[in-house]
Amino acid sequence: MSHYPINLNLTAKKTVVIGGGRVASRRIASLVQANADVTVVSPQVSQAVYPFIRNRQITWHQKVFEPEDIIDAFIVIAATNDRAVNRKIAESAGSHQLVNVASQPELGNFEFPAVLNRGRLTISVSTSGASPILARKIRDSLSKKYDETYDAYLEFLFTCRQRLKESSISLKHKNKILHELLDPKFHDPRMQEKVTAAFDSFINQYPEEPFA
Ligand SMILES: C[C@@]1(CC(=O)O)C2=NC(=C\c3[nH]c(c(CCC(=O)O)c3CC(=O)O)Cc3[nH]c(c(CC(=O)O)c3CCC(=O)O)/C=C3\N/C(=C\2)[C@@H](CCC(=O)O)[C@]3(C)CC(=O)O)/[C@H]1CCC(=O)O
Ligand SMILES: NC(=O)c1ccc[n+]([C@@H]2O[C@H](COP(=O)([O-])OP(=O)(O)OC[C@H]3O[C@@H](n4cnc5c(N)ncnc54)[C@H](O)[C@@H]3O)[C@@H](O)[C@H]2O)c1
Repeated sequence: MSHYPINLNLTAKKTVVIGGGRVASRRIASLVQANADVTVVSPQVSQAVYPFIRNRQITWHQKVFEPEDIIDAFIVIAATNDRAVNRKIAESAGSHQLVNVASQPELGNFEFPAVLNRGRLTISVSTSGASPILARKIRDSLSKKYDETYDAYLEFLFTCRQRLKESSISLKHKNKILHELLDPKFHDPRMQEKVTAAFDSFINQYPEEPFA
């Protein structure tokens, strides 16, 4: 089965994670980072989850799962170690809800990829259940090529593109500059600083071709 990838904006979206173990901790950490409104339903949670509770980044309902727990959830994640409970969670969800089932992915309607975040750059890798370890391996090898310097580089490209969008130059001229910005020399932070400090004169270095 192949999957359809999308990038969700989860800010303030209600997300219910059922279970508080190893898989749930991984989900909670990434959902908090995505600014989701996270509730965990589980009689126990692992050590890795406590800091999120203490810092009031998530809500913990210390109890076993009941169907009412997910009524108003945008995303439901069934991550208990009891396959029957995970099945019941999937069956309790409405067809409009996004549901992930850690133990039996076919009972849900979405799966988690291996993710690399570099600021505004997100690289996600999925093998559609063939080999999660291969997905992780590919992600880790890409992390060397797309290293931490991409955080600032993406921020630079974003700022330039916003400024170009606001400028009054022609679409063709904007596209030309957007392509020029991908020259490897702009990966250098000093070049990024220079361009940002004198953006108008930078644009003027690449005049629109009159007859192109
Ligand atoms: C990529 C990653 C993302 C993440 O989870 O964040 C991820 N699994 C990771 C690791 C991992 N998972 C498992 C092992 C043990 C080795 C092994 O079994 O292979 C390891 C390795 C480890 O833990 O070291 C076991 C496992 N996984 C699934 C099942 C159930 C089944 O297949 O039926 C079982 C058996 C459970 C059991 O035995 O009961 C199912 C899924 N795992 C997925 C994603 C989705 C498919 C993604 C894809 O195919 O590309 C999918 C379908 C559903 C989902 O969860 O959405 C993350 C690595 C990234 C990172 O490290 O950041
Ligand atoms: N998708 C993946 O990447 C992946 C990887 C490894 C394992 N798994 C599968 O995911 C599931 C969870 O694995 P884990 O390692 O996090 O397990 P775990 O044993 O670390 O955690 C299970 C959690 O579920 C909670 N729980 C149990 N019954 C509950 C109930 N009725 N209601 C609410 N919470 C309940 C427990 O309190 C515990 O916090 C397992 O079924 C495992 O097979 C999936």
